[in-house]
Parts: sequence; structure tokens; C-alpha cells
Amino acid sequence: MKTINEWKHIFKLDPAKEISDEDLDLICESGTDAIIVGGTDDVTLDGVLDLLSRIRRSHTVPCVLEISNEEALTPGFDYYFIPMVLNSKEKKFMMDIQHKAIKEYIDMMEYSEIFFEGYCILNEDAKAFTHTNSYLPDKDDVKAYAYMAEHVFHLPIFYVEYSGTYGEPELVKEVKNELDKTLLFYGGGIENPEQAKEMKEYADVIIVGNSIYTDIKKALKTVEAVKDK
Ligand SMILES: CC(C)=CCC/C(C)=C/CC/C(C)=C/CC/C(C)=C/CC/C(C)=C/CC/C(C)=C/CC/C(C)=C/COP(=O)(O)OP(=O)(O)O
Ligand SMILES: O=P(O)(O)OC[C@@H](O)CO
Ligand SMILES: [Mg+2]
Repeated sequence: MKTINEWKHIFKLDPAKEISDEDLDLICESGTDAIIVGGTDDVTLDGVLDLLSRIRRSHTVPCVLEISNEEALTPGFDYYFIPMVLNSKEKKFMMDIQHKAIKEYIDMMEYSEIFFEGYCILNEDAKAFTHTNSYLPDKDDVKAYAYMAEHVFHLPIFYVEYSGTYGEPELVKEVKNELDKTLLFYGGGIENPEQAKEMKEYADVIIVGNSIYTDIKKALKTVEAVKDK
């Protein structure tokens, strides 16, 4: 199995959205490096368990739970990603919710499976932006957050999140220049192979979410597009 440092492409499945068995099989067998199960709204334990069991039934692709609320936390995933929202105006989304959960689960936490993600949410219309009371940082702010993710907090992942819209490749390029050890994840609005290739030029990993539900044929083509990059 590849290590996270070798991943290039991830599909993100939203437990609040319907997906047919046929489409789920196509996603799992697409050659993607991993599946993230996660979303902002209406993420329930039932929805998470349904996806996990359907994936596990016949596929070996690595499965990650990106935790957005404690109620939907369950054992059985290969990895757990935990967002810390760096551009939230409220400390609770950066630190306090995570601190409270660590206090509760500390004895169950297997550190080789858990990755904290420094999130920077850059689409004002994304649900996650509103939910976390984030502000829109400018380019220098984002670069400073990337610097902090790597050199202050030593986070394994810095996530440039444009959920729902395609972002600025130039910004992703400049952010990449700030990072050395911390992996750069880019997600948002990738709908076709050209966009996948463009963002993968700078990001270590690209994440494709919504287009699974809007045009799965094109979404599947994003995998091959980044394999040799
Ligand atoms: C019980 C068990 C198995 C224990 C194992 C040990 C373990 C893993 C313990 C974890 C402990 C821990 C620290 C948990 C953290 C819990 C937590 C609630 C953290 C909060 C994270 C947070 C600030 C979430 C806010 C929202 C956010 C940033 C979500 C990320 C996903 C995202 C941006 C989705 C995109 O939005 P989407 O829903 O797709 O939007 P659209 O619908 O508009 O597309
Ligand atoms: O849904 P999209 O816009 O593809 O974004 C993917 C991911 O970054 C969402 O958290
Ligand atoms: Mg989504």
C-alpha cells in the first residue's frame, strides 16, 4: 500500500449524498489513491457507516474519515483526517473542538492513522466557510498560514479548500513554494482532466468531490490525468 506521501489523487464522498452501487464501484476501482468520506452538513453516523460498509464489501482502496462532527466518528477506517481551520474567526474551529475531542478519545488515538489538516477555506459560498465563520484571506495571508502550518504547527497537510468552485492555480503555485515537508492538498471545482492536471502541477494531492455527483464520467478521467504528474 502506498504511503500518504505518495498519494496524488483522492475522491471525496459526501455521506449526505446518494450514490448508486455502480457509481461507487467505479470510484473505488478508478485507480484513485484513496477515498475520503466527509462533508460539512448532515453528516450522520448512519451515512458514514453505510458508505464505509459498501466500500469495504468489495474494495481495498484506502478509506479515510475526515471528521466534521463527533457523532459520526466510528472505528474501521484506515486513516482519520482532522481539520483545523486556520482562517476561521473563531478559535473553536482551529483548536477547541479538537482539544475537547482529544481529551475524550486520547486512549483510542493511534497516531500513525491520524493526520491533522491545516485548512484554509477560500470560497465564501462554501458551506464549510459559513459553518466555520471564516474570513477571506488575501494571497499573503494564505502564504503565511502555509508557513505556520509547516513551521509553527508542523502539520502533515495544508489544505487549500475552494469547495464548490475552481480556484486560482497561481495562488496554489505560490503556496507550494512556502512548503517543504507539509503536503499541499488542493480541493475545489475540479471537473475535468485539464483542471486536474493544472492543479496537480503545484499541489501534491488533488481532491475531487462534487463532480462525482454531477458528471461521473468526467470525474473518473481526473485520475489518469494526474498519474504521471
Ligand atoms: C471512536 C474512534 C474511532 C476514535 C479513534 C480516534 C480518533 C480518530 C479520534 C479523533 C479525535 C478528534 C480530535 C476528533 C475531532 C473532532 C472534530 C469534530 C473536529 C472538527 C473539525 C472541523 C473544524 C470541522 C468543520 C467543517 C470542515 C472544515 C469540514 C471539512 C470537510 C469539508 C470542507 C467539506 C466540504 O464541504 P461540503 O460539505 O462538500 O460542501 P458542499 O456540500 O457545499 O459541497
Ligand atoms: O467538491 P469539490 O468542489 O470538488 O471540492 C472537493 C473538496 O475539496 C471538498 O472538501
Ligand atoms: Mg461537497
